[in-house]
Amino acid sequence: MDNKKPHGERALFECAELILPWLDPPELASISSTCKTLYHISKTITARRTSDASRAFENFPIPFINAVDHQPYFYFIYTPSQILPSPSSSTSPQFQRQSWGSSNSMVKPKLNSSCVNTGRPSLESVSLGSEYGEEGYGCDCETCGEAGDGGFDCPCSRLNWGEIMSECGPSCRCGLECPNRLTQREVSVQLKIVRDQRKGWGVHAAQLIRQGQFVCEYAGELLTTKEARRRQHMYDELSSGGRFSSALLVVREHLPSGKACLRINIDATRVGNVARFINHSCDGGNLLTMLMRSSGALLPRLCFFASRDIQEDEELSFSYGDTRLTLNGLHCFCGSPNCFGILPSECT
Ligand SMILES: C[S@@+](CC[C@H](N)C(=O)[O-])C[C@H]1O[C@@H](n2cnc3c(N)ncnc32)[C@H](O)[C@@H]1O
Repeated sequence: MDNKKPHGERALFECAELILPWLDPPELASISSTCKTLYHISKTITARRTSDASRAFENFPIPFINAVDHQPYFYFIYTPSQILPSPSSSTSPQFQRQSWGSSNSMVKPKLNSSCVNTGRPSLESVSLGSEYGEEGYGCDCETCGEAGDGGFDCPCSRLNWGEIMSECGPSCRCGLECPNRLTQREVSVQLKIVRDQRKGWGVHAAQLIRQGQFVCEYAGELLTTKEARRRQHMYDELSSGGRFSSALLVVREHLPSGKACLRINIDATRVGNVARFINHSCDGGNLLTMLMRSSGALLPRLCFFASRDIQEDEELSFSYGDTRLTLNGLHCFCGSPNCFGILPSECT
């Protein structure tokens, strides 16, 4: 900061550096037109937002790259893992704010649910982890062992059933370095979010990703089915006007009895992580989806792994399709040889 600036101007500058990162793009645009100082600070904030969609929540910055139009970044609230929406979320679309693009936004944020206006990225009104039943069962291993032919030498890994994998959880004795917590250490591959004329934003590899490597979780708000239906209806109406992309995913976990299934609704439209930008491919793309349950947790998380080696710059994709899907009429531009021409959409 420039100490030679007159006191009044310095105070305005300091105040603006604290407040402006909390504004959304329309608010930022309108305040930037009021004076030169605010114009320059807004420009810097926009540049910082463009350079890291993850707001330092992940291990590497995830930049927005746009060579097709003038959209610098897509505005949303970042959560590295799935969360419960605040009780007011269904009535107020402005329920959450998150500082994004402040001068110390390269500092890795601490996850908590308090709203501390430090200028660093943080989540407001967001409850994480243990608040949805993650306390309880956990292992007591000295070391959980390494993955081998027989899997981990840890009772948590023996909880794997069918399509669902199990990792150590919040009540286990081991820490984040435990080999049985592969999907809990943030996004560890380098990614970028690239604009496409027809598909909007999409996620591309910014390094070679090896087959089987963990890429990211699909993080967002965990909704009740009633709320998911309400939002899907609203999103369908908005999408029909064009220029709106929703990111509500419905996952069904089939229980061992085979007679029932658990429906998990993850909405990453307003609050999500980098996975909210992954586009659909009719041929299944290059990502494998796995349900991952942390020991003691009620609900599993949806995780993406590379289904084959993915070259640097290649777009990441998976199939949104499912036997229970209907067609919503949006054109598919996945470009695969067996493209159906229309995007699958959940019949909620
Ligand atoms: C989860 S979002 C993916 C990110 C989105 N492209 C964006 O710009 O925010 C899903 C939306 O992306 C677009 N999309 C995804 N895959 C597509 C494809 N293969 N062809 C055309 N549009 C696609 C559709 O608008 C869809 O509703």
